[in-house]
This record gives sequence, C-alpha cells and structure tokens, in this order.
Amino acid sequence: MEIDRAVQIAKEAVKGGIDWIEIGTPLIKSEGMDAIRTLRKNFPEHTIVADMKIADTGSLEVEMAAKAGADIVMVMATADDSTIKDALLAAQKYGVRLMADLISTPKPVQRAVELDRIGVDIINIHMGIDQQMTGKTPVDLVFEVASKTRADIAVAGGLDEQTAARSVEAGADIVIVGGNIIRSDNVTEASKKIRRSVDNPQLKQAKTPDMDEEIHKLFMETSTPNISDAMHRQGAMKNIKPMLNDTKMVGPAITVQTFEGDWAKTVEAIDEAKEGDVIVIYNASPHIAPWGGLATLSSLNRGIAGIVIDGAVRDIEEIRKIGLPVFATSNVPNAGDPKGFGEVNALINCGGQKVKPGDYIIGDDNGVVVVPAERAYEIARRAKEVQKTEERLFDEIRRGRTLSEIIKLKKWEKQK
Ligand SMILES: O=C([C@H](O)CO)[C@H](O)[C@H](O)COP(=O)(O)O
Repeated sequence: MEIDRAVQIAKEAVKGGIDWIEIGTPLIKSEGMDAIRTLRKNFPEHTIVADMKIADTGSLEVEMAAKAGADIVMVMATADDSTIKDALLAAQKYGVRLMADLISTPKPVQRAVELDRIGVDIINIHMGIDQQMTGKTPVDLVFEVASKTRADIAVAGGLDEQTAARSVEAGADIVIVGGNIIRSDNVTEASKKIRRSVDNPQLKQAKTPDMDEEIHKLFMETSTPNISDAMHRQGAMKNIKPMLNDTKMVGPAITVQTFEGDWAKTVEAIDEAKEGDVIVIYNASPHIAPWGGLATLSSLNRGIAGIVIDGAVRDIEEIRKIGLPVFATSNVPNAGDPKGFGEVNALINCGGQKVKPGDYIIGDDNGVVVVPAERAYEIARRAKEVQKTEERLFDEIRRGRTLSEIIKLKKWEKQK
C-alpha cells in the first residue's frame, strides 16, 4: 500500500467512526518512519498505532516511532525480556504507550501474564494474516488473557462485525480491524458496521460456522480468477470451457477415468455421487461425447453441483435448458457406447491438473480451477482476501485513476 492511498483510506474510515489508526508493518517497511509522520500530520487528533513489530533494539525503535508521531508502539511479545524492558523505558521517556503483540507466541496466556508483570500497557492478542488463512482466530483467547491480566487488551486478526463483537464481550478494550475495512469498496460503511457492532456487541449473535459450509460459501462468493491468484496462478484447467453462460459451480470432486467412445463409467458415477458433488471426467476425446442431455438431467435430479469433462459433450441445447453447469473441451453430435472400461474415484488428470476425489472444483464463466482438499479452507480464505483487495481497486479506478497509477507499477517492478 502506498502512503497516499493509506491516507485516503484512513480518511474514509475516520468518517465511519474509527478512533485509532494503525499503521501496519508492510506500510512501515515500504515507507519507513515517513509513514508515521504523514499519518500524524493528516490526523493530528487521532491515536496513531505504529505496528513496528520490534524484535530487538527496543529502545531505539520506540524512540524512532515516538519521534515520528506515534502514540502507541508495537513490540513483539516473543522479544527477549531485555528488549521489552528497554522498549518500556523508552516509551515512558517519550510519552507513548507500549503494546506487545502475541503473534506466534508459543504459550500466549503465560507470556501475556509475564508481559503484564513487566508493565506493558496493552497486550495485543493477534493472529497474523497467514495464520488466519489456516482457520486460526484470536477470539478464543480473549477471555482467558483478559481475566488474568490488568493491561488493556487489544485483539487483531481477521476480525469482522461478528468476531469484533465477540471480542468485546469476552473482555477486549481495543479492536483492531484491517482487511475487513481497508479492502472494502466502501471503507466508510465498513467502518460504521464495525463501530456499531463494537458499541452494541450483544446484538451480534456469532455462530461458529461449519467448515465445509464456510468453504462452500467462500468459493461461491469468489471467482475462479480470485482463486487462481490465491494459488499463485496454479490450479486452472486448460482448454475446458463453460457450456452455459452466467454459470457458477462449487463442490467436491467425484472423479471418473474413462476412455474414448465409452460412456459407462461417466453415467455410473451419477449414482455414486453425493448431493453437491462435481463429477470430473477424463475422457481424452474431443470427438466422441461421453456425456449428453440425459446424463445431465439425471445429475440434476440427484442434486449434483456440476460436471467437468476433459473431452466432449453433446445435446448442448438440452444441457442449456436443464441449466446444470457443464464444462467441456468441445461439443459434438456423436456419442460412444457403454463398454465399462475405466474407474470411478481414481486419481485423474483433467485439463492438465491432477484431481483426486474430494478436491474442490470451482467453475464459472472464466473456466474451472481445482483446489486440493487439504488446502481448501486456506485457499478459500485467501481468495476472499484477493477479492476484497480488488473491490477496493475497482472503487479507486471508478474514481478516475488508472490501475498502474494506483499500484505504482513501475516502482514495484523487479529491480536489476
Ligand atoms: O498486524 C497486522 C498484520 O500482521 C500485518 O502487519 C494487521 O494489521 C492485523 O492483523 C489486522 O489486520 P486484519 O487481520 O486484516 O484484520
């Protein structure tokens, strides 16, 4: 994030009622202490938190941040006690408060108690962005840490309206929200929502979502380009196109290995599939269809989420009328016969991607991506982050700037 964008986003968030502005570590690494100076200058009345993530030379780095205009400076809870104590002395000397970040602390409750005894002002219960993608949340620790310490308690790490409210109910004094505000396409509205839930935490009934439901919901909300970006451009199937427009399909794979001119196993898979599954077929012939209208209707009746074929389909008009998402390499008039070769639920290769039963298959008008089952939650969360970042970029482009201006493309190209 560039400093001018950070200032603009902070202005929109302030309009929505936020009290404090946290300058994140990536911005500080990119812009140095100027990030703090600029935010201080633009927001003379607001509390400025500098997420310095201090690991050593506590006194020196607190002094740097304090002189640049920070009110609160962040030290790593995992730093040595000598660093924490020296940072604390500098904080007292320069009239700022010291916040200790419990990110990646092996025994967070025990360390919080120790930091409290040392005298840090605020303890930040924090799950980092990468940890959040694996399903970790800071909220479950709040009550225990808050009840065993006297310091103020901050909470950070993927908080939204629900989890911010739960944190306050569990004893948090400060709620730090990053992505769910700064990546929104309406930062002011997103800030207002968080403000409302923090001020009235009892109104937000947080339910713990079922993991599979959550994965399905996140993949339904995101696009295959979002998912491909989240996987560092991996996972996209080659040459496989949607046979319908405005199509969206999400589900775990049931796989079919079959051969040119043989449609027996593809049709048997319909009976073996569970509701919500996606049938993924390797057939390898662009000329003889192992799938058509009758199989599509049969799948619709069984509640199957969609079909992906590395091969051809026929009866395209019927498939369109039925409306079940079908993806294939081509459409042709002729089918094969049921011969019975091949296998259901084998490891297959489809569109150049390995697919095993249970892997998540997501299809839309852009094509199809496969996400390994063991990474489904993490990738779904990362795809959502990609989408949020893009929403904000879309908003800034709508306001009249070009994409390369916004992302300062030249500055971030690889330097020789
Ligand atoms: O501290 C943060 C992170 O480690 C990068 O510096 C974030 O500011 C903090 O996690 C809040 O952001 P979200 O997790 O996106 O709410």
